[in-house]
Amino acid sequence: MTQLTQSATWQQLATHTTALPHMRELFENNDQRFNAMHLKSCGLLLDYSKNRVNEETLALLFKLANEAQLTDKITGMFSGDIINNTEQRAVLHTALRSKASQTIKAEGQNIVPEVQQTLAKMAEFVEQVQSGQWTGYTGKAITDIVSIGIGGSFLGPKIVTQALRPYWKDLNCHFVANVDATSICEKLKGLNAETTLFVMSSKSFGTQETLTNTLSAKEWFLAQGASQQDVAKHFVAVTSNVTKATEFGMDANNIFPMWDWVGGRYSLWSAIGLPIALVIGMDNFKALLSGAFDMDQHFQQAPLEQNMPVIMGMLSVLYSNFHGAQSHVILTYDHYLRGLPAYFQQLDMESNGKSVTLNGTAVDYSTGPVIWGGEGTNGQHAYHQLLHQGTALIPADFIMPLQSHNPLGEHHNQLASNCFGQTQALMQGRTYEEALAEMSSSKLDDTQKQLIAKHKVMAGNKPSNTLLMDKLTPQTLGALIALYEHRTFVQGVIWQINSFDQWGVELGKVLGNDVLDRIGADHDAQALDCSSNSLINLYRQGQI
Ligand SMILES: O=P(O)(O)OC[C@H]1O[C@H](O)[C@H](O)[C@@H](O)[C@@H]1O
Repeated sequence: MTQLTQSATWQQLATHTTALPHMRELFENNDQRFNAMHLKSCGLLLDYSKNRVNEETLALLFKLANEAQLTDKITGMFSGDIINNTEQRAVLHTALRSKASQTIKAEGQNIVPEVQQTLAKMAEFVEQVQSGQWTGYTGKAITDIVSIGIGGSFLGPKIVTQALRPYWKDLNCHFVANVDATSICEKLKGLNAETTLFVMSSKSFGTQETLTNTLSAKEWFLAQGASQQDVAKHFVAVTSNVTKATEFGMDANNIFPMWDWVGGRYSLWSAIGLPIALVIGMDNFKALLSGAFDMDQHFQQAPLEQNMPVIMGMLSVLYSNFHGAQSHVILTYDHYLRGLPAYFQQLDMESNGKSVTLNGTAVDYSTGPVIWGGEGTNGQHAYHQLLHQGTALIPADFIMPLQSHNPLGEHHNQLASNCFGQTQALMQGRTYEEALAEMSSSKLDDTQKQLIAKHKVMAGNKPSNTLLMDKLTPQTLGALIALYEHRTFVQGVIWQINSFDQWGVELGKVLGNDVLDRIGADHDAQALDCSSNSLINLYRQGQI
């Protein structure tokens, strides 16, 4: 056993959680439960009262957090300690939303000035493109942005841009990530090369998908009648590898920097967010940063007991390690936020999908659960069935703005009532007696009623958090995303893992390149396992 699972607090939690009454009872016995178990900060309200906790559970969870020296770990991250120990890197995405007056050091250097310079460079560029001053090779203003990147250099900008649709100015934005040619071919259909600007985002400038898509975009661009000299007007890059970007044909002035101390999945706040800024404007982009900054302050300053990311992180630990939960669902009751579950999936699963602790010891407890989800109310007509009556325990986060950007008739009232109704149903469930009583006026005979009642029973006691905001704005979205970033960090601290490397992803890339060589070789594959050899050779034949 590891020290963690041997600890008295861990053992106490294991015993305590089995003895807790049903949530229905917890609510019946305490009409102040909501008051005691909600908090407001940074424009967000978290109601965590519908969780399998009482005061003692929470006290034990905070004790566990203290024993993990969470407060010191938070300070360490914000101060630039080398907490990504396998890559020997600081983790300073929080510096990207810091104030100009702050001093934050990575490897002894204050990095705030370069962050501010990059923001200024982005502001200038955004202004030029949005105003029409930046023109394409035939002198026309830009109308469409095509962002090319993958992973962290794709999903954040895409989801944020999608979420902030009401704040779009005059430019259209498209995203290409997959190396499947269908993605780029479909995107380029209907675009005009004279008015299209490609933003190539790759921290390394070495990711296969992004390089291939950018080369195809360049070929398409040249095939439309443009020349090599025109490339600089239509292709800009965000990268930490300036040499490779200039070799590609980009003007050094149009390369926006990235740094080693920003992890891909935490990078939307950097120049990787350029497509966001181009679409919503720099003021709105800065409001996004400001919302995240507020959450950073809250995370650093609020006591653990009133700290939103800490509470959410510790609740996730509770379900993963003491209730056997293998997954966690994110349910956004807002169409603009429909992409958020995928973004939080990348954030959390690439961060906490780990099996050894920082010092290499195998863990003997669950780490990152599977994160998934979708938008409400759609899911209610599909997978919510399993949430309510399946055998797996799946804690849920419901996220909803109180005011809609599209107030129309009864729509928002209905949306809200569904959201709240679901959390209620998950919590209270339905007993056999209640199910039977509901059928009192039915014409069915007693045997049939009893059978159906058994099928209608819902155990309830299913945990959920509800996160509300007044309205979805750049500011509240920034706070919301930073909340989940820090929640991920909190879990990683308890589990003593490195949430900031991704060696599993790296191996896939290496093997992918090896297979590519074998596909292009002048002989059939023989050296691999028989399944891989056969698949490669079938592909070489082009038919099954
Ligand atoms: O920005 P790039 O260097 O092109 O990397 C793109 C992505 O590559 C990998 O898949 C990493 O696991 C991601 O974290 C990263 O965001």
